[in-house]
Amino acid sequence: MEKTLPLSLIHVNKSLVFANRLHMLLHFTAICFMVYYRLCFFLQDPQTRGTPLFPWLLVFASEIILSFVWILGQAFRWHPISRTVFPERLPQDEKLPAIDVFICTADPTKEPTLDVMNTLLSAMALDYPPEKLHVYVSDDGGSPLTLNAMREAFKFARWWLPFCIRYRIKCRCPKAYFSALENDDGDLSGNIEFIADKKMIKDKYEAFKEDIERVKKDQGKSGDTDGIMGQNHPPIIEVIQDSSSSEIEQVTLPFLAYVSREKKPSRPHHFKAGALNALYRVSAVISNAPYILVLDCDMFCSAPASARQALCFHLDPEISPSLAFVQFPQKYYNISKNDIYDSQHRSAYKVLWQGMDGLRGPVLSGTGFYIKRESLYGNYKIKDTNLELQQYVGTSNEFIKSLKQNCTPDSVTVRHPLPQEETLLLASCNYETGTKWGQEVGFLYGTVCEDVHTGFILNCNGWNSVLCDPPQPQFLGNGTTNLNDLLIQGTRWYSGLLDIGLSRLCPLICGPLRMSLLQSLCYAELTYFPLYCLPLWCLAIVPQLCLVDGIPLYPKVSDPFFFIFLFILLSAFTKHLVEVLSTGGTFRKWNVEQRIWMIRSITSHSYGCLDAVLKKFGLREANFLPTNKVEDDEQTRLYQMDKYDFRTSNMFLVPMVALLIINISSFIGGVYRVLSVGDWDKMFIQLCIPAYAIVVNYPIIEALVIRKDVGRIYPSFALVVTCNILATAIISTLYSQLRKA
Ligand SMILES: O=c1ccn([C@@H]2O[C@H](COP(=O)(O)OP(=O)(O)O[C@H]3O[C@H](CO)[C@@H](O)[C@H](O)[C@H]3O)[C@@H](O)[C@H]2O)c(=O)[nH]1
Ligand SMILES: [Mn+2]
Repeated sequence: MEKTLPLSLIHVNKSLVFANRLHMLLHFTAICFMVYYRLCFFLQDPQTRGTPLFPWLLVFASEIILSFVWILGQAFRWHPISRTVFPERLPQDEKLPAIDVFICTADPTKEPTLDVMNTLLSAMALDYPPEKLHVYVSDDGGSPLTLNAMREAFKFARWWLPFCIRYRIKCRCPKAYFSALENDDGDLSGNIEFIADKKMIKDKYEAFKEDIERVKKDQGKSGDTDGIMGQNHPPIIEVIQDSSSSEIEQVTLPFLAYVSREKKPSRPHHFKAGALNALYRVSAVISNAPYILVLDCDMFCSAPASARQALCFHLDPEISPSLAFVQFPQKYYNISKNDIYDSQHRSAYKVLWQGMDGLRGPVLSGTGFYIKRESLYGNYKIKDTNLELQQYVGTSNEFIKSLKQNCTPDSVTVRHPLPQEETLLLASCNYETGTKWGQEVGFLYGTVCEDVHTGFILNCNGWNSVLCDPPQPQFLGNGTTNLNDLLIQGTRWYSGLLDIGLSRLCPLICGPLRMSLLQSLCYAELTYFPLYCLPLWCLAIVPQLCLVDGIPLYPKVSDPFFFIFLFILLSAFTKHLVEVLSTGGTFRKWNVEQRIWMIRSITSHSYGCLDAVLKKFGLREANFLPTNKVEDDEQTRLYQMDKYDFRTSNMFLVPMVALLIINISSFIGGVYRVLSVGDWDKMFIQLCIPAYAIVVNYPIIEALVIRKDVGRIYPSFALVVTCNILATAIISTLYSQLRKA
């Protein structure tokens, strides 16, 4: 048989792999020496060793946790790869499979309807045969606003899609295309016909925008509140059609449906995973496409090529049989040069996912992925009788039929007429009762990080994934640009991640048995890294208090072991710096990442861990507060000037400020003591720790005492009092303890 050209290629950067492994070896050796040094302490005579046991134990435990997370993280660096795809080698359009697109939205007040519609329009305009594209929007808010906007968007699509196709527009999200930033019409800019068309389409877009605004205002007046609607409404499913289009050329548009699953306050709805599962069932009896693209409403298709790029893996006979999904990295359109909140998650999308791709594939990242429908069926195949199947996936016979349907490229068309009753049943909140939905079938429940959890279990069940990161970003999202959103989102994530880490199927136990050891270490790192908060709290307090009291916790400068500690520190910093620089960052970005890591650990990680533990003991319920996506001019201005916006609750501010107070005061006290006693060589490392914390977190000090703009930290009475209470409480409880032998 003639060998066809491959659809994709893998590249291994051999020098990177070598450098990573060499670094691992050196750093690990140094860690072993450090542990040896710490252990030797216990063999010394308690009378002569000069340092009490308790602080030594605390610092040692912190170092053990840091080293543990470091070891887990090395799995990502073991075998990173990158890939190239060749979509031009795909079969002809007639032979391509159908694709369903799922878009989730939950709350029209936090997720502007116009932005959701832009996501929708960009997905409808994907470079793919329109009759094979089916777009479904899940509206957890059950808002008439969204439904109405979709009808308008469908009308606008009649103009927008032909325009994109005729002029081969690259950016098919109207908002981005018409924004002042995006202006690469290329050689079309001299084409008179194009200019006239563009103007006409722009007017239509403006009219569409105004329409949405008008309906929103009208609804505001009539007093409809989405908050109440959002939690209590019957299922609503509507196929969007437009019959009033005699005036323009007939174009085939992708199928578009609005789905709002039933919600009752008394029934758990499982947040986004629940919404996706409802869409998954409803679409199964309508179009049942073998591949599904999932998009959050804050992420649009910035280029139309992703579908074909993803199929380069899904249609590759060698990769496809075990391939569950193709993940595109999350990238953002609104990131400033220095990315002061690290909203782009550089490390995850530029280092870690590449590393997992070289093992068994990246983790599912919630949005921007093409998943194979079959991979979410669980193991329905071993259910023999219809009754068993009904207990597994629910009572809908139409749905069960869809499981068994053989999806050939030409068998996939939209069902006419629509099985209305069946779809309403599938979107009702009782449908899942007594079935395996969320446990074995569909997107998994039990954590608000449904993406990581589902991806992990898919991997456990033998499925692989692939990272597709073409030079031109295919999806662009709206990154968080203020501290409050960042920390709230972070708290949700870390709580959800630790949920997985603490669950029965935890990566360290379940992983190695069912996937490769390295891959499970990666998952373990992701789910346990909220634990960073423990060593960070400890190292932000204990060495500092000991410094003031003259208790040495680290080897003195003349001790050979001093160089071990120095080496570990420098090696960790350098590795991080090299990774930042080699993935397009700057020295400042490195500094930002260090700072955000500290801020997050002290706040989000800590609250996340607390939340996860409370949930474990049944003292708290899971909650998914969608991130705010409404743009605020003042806040955007601060962000673009690289100024932190500290307008967040005291819950987050107090730990940051209190720890900083402890660090500054003990640094001053420490310097004073060292100058008067003259034992600086014993205390050198302990002087460096608070100094480093202060330098890295200088923006917090600046916001407290220098800045006068809205984003500064207002030293309100409540803040000052709570910070001081916390700092005093920490110092007074620990201070006496630390001196005990
Ligand atoms: O009850 C809910 C809550 C959320 N969503 C949707 O879920 C998506 C993600 O929510 P968002 O507020 O944007 O959260 P992020 O923290 O930005 O999302 C990240 O983290 C989530 C897990 O916590 C993943 O699901 C996302 O894909 C990932 O981008 C949005 O489209 C929401 O409309 C629902 O449909 N129903
Ligand atoms: Mn989001």
